[in-house]
Amino acid sequence: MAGVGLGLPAAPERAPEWGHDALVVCDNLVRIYQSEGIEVQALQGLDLLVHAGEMIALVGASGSGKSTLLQVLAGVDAPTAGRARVAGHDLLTLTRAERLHYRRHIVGFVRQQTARNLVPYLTGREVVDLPMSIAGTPRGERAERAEHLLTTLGVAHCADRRPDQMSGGEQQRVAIAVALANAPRVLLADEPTGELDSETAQEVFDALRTANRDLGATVVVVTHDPSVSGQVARTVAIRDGRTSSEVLRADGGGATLGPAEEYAVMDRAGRVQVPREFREALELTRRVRLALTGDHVEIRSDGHRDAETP
Ligand SMILES: Nc1ncnc2c1ncn2[C@@H]1O[C@H](COP(=O)(O)OP(=O)(O)OP(=O)(O)O)[C@@H](O)[C@H]1O
Repeated sequence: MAGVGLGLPAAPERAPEWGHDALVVCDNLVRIYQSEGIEVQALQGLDLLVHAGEMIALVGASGSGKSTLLQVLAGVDAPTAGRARVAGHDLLTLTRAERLHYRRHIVGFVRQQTARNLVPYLTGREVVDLPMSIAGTPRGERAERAEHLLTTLGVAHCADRRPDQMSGGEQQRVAIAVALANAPRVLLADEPTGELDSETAQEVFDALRTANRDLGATVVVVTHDPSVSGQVARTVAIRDGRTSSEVLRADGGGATLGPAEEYAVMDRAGRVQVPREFREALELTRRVRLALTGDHVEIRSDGHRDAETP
């Protein structure tokens, strides 16, 4: 406004930053591991946006980079390059103290190994109390929240049991309560149903959904289990350290989801991976013709021009 009064030209409007309205932003994220002189590119320029309130599944072949991504988002592992921001926290520039705060308050984490999520000698109530106690939450508030979480996640009966007195599914639901103790914005779960039979896996998945719908956490769950990825509105596939495709299902409310529609992911430079079966069916190789036709883009074979050119 002052500029107008002084007769100065208005500053040009800047386009909002990519992902400015997302809770989780991964932009061209790279993580390179060096082991014994060999470089492994676990993440190779991964783009991903997750909005507040979403619950998404991450799927992909073994070694595609899913766990690496989750470790980065958990603030456990630092990316090599790119941008990673969660709830306004830039994960590349966190100081030690900020990282501690981030891991305590902004994200919660549930691992596959049920036993590793809990403490063998603590009861359900005590283990949910622990992160709140470390964070300095007053005793009365802690007791109330632990009770609320255990009840909402269907494991109130585990309040006085130690892990060896709980089933695998109960251990995982208590672990979800622990991860949510300090009311994080994001709940990350790495194969949380990997060690469980299908009925128990469903109970754990339902607890994750409760965390998302009733307890306000945005949920990112890595899974190999098609019955889990089939129950979320958005499944993101990772291939070779990048997001490659997404399956979206319209959320019909309640437990019902609409039919799945698969989408290819276009990166910020406009690159799209054409599935191998499409490439092979039309012999799409090095060069293709692109045409903008009304509301879609056509990709055609180059017609083997290389072979014809003298
Ligand atoms: N600490 C590490 N040091 C060296 N290489 C690593 C390290 N962690 C992961 N990698 C490598 O990075 C790549 C991605 O691994 P990551 O564990 O993220 O894959 P993933 O998709 O989670 O696989 P899985 O489904 O088997 O758990 C793999 O090639 C893996 O060997």
